[in-house]
Amino acid sequence: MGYGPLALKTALKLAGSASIGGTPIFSDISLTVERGKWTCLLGASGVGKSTILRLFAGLADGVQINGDLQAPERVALMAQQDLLLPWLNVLDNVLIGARLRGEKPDHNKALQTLAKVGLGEHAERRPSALSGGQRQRVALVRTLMEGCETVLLDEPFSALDALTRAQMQDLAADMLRDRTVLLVTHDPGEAARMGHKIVILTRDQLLDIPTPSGGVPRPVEQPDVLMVQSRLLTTLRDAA
Ligand SMILES: Nc1ncnc2c1ncn2[C@@H]1O[C@H](COP(=O)(O)OP(=O)(O)OP(=O)(O)O)[C@@H](O)[C@H]1O
Repeated sequence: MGYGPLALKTALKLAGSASIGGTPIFSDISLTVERGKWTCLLGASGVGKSTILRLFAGLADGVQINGDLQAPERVALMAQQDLLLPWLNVLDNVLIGARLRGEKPDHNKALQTLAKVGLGEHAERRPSALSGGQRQRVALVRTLMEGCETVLLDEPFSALDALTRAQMQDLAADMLRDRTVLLVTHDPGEAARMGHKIVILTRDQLLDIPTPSGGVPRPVEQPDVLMVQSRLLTTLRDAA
């Protein structure tokens, strides 16, 4: 496993196979994530999507890679579990990254961003007093506050209702403009809206799916967004 220098346009690269304790996870894939773009990764449950994010984050203890892995030293990872600290309030959870790095926390930006996700009134609350969708939005704000060039998002909008999900997609696209984002999602509509590049991971290959036209986030009602959404669903079904 190495973190060698990356080509100018490539932010992340994984080529090869992975296994855990001798059990193969995926084999012989080649994934490149372009700098400054959104790449959406879909695939059946258990196929290895979160493992790929953990590998890029340098947090995949116990995963053996046979091949080439390249990632920058510092990335922001929003995991499936929100990992909020129960003894800190919402604001302090959002500012934890800056505090741990010994930087001056940006209270104003944190409060503004919490307000943008509809949690301006909840800054003083403990995570235990929030719903699942509210907790997920706090975790999203914490990730957005990291200011990393490369951001890994593992089903970041999965606990949200459809309207809030679309709003959070818009906010994330705005706040992460020109950054490199690798988004794991089970939602074909989300991938069709958000992906400059869309790939589906199966047991033995990585399928490249042609994307709709235009920049992201795309309008949900755009005809080729709906067509790609439908194609993704069909491909996922056929790969199952
Ligand atoms: N620590 C571990 N020890 C053993 N096996 C593991 C470990 N972590 C993950 N796995 C296995 O690795 C495979 C890939 O898991 P991973 O979480 O990457 O899948 P996923 O595609 O993200 O799934 P989901 O969509 O359900 O989140 C699964 O079969 C899982 O059981």
